[in-house]
Amino acid sequence: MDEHMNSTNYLLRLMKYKTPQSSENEMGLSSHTDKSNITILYQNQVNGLQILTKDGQWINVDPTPDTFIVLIGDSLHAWTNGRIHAPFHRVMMKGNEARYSIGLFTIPKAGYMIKAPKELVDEEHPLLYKPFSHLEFITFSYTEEGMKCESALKTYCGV
Ligand SMILES: O=C(O)CCC(=O)C(=O)O
Ligand SMILES: [Fe+2]
Repeated sequence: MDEHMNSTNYLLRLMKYKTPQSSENEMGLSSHTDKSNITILYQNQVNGLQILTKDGQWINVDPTPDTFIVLIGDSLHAWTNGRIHAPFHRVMMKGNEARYSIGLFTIPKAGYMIKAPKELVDEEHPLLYKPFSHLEFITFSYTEEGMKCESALKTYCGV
């Protein structure tokens, strides 16, 4: 537990998505996976978050007012050797109200190496990602190559 607490930073971000300028659906935030371990989201009552299911359908998230949305990010996905799915998600805006959301991202500290424990690697679950420095992975994900590939994680350290 101490090792976990000492290895994690927290980032709190407030996001504003402007009122759409037309009656069409507008992209508020393009499709991505988070680079965090875990993301906790809270929104005002303007929906827009969509999650991509494993079979390729975009579904709308329609939370009740007191709901926090929890998403798994690439870092925990890699640490669990792919046992926990990190979903692609995006924000699509429609209607005549601005959307606000707050995200709390738990992020490994600089220098922290993400390495799946040996208990999670076996014949049925071969290692999916080589051990990697989280900071270097973030740096890669913002390069031209990292931004244009479908999965920065797989390109950066996929086995
Ligand atoms: O605003 C939202 O609901 C999603 C934000 C998000 O996906 C992100 O900041 O990574
Ligand atoms: Fe996200």
